[in-house]
Amino acid sequence: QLRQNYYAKTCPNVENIVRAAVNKKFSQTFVTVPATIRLFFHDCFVQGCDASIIIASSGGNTAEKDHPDNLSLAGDGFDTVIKAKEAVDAVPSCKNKVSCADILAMATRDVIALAGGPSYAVELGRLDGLSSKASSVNGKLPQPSFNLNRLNSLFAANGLTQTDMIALSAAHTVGFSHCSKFSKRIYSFSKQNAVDPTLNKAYATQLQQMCPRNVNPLIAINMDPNTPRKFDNVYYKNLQQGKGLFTSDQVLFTDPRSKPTVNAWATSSQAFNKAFITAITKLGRVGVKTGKNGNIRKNCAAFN
Ligand code: HEM
Ligand SMILES: [Ca+2]
Ligand SMILES: [Ca+2]
Repeated sequence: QLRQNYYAKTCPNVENIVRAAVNKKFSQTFVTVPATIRLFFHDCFVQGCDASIIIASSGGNTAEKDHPDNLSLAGDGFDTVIKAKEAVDAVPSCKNKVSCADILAMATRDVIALAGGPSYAVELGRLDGLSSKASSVNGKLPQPSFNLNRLNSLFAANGLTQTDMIALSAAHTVGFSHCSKFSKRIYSFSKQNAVDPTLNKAYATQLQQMCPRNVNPLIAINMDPNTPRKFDNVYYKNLQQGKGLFTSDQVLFTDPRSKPTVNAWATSSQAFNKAFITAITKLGRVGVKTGKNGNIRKNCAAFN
């Protein structure tokens, strides 16, 4: 039921308004790019793309954003949506007409383009969800230790294929990770191997230098060691060289079921871009709320 130009009658300029707000945020910090993309993913995988992730905890309710799996979401993603919402609501005819969920979908599209990724038409018409509970996050998000079967089954539960999953994983072509998310791979992988043998040797040494044992837990490193600020298919070239940061990244190359796709997209950014647009469009359709199941929030961080 989503469609392009959903706001043609109510707020015809909405995409330009959001883009201007996102551009402004981007000029202040690049972090808006990875932070917004990841926010969209974590929103859609828990209760659908309904901005449930943006709700702040209050009173008796511990919201999704305070679940351990969401604590590393960067504040600049939330701020991007809140700033864009303010810009939309500053136009009298648009006030309280555009959902936070749709603003997040538009902002995600815009930051990807700003970082050099593919441009695409964004589908709109999502309502904002009416519930956000930390407990509902349990088991809904992938862990960096996941193998291909676990990745596939979690994505399949959201209507996404293995191909979609491989395409969406390329979001790790921008942004940061804290050392704790992969320290097992560089220090205590298994009885036989302290270092994960699927890791490129030189890259493993670099990671050990950037993430010494007992490193400050606030330290975060680039997930793409080559083009951390470009949304590109270098992600797949890195996997071919053993430079996938998480097990869940590297497994896409080591598992023979996904390797051919990695190789195809490492050689063709055109083929990757096409698959990515398909996949992120499908991601944007997950669990969309309509009718009585949602509303348009006045404040993205609180229920009306
Ligand atoms: C396939 C399974 C996935 C796993 C296991 C996974 C896991 C992670 C982890 C552990 C981090 C580092 C968080 C931190 O330490 O701060 C991260 C970062 C990130 N993830 Fe994923 N992720 C997956 C898929 C995705 C998808 C599908 C997207 C979006 C389409 C995405 C977008 C991002 C982005 C942009 C960052 C960087 C965030 C930042 O710099 O603030 N990830 N992911
Ligand atoms: Ca959600
Ligand atoms: Ca990159």
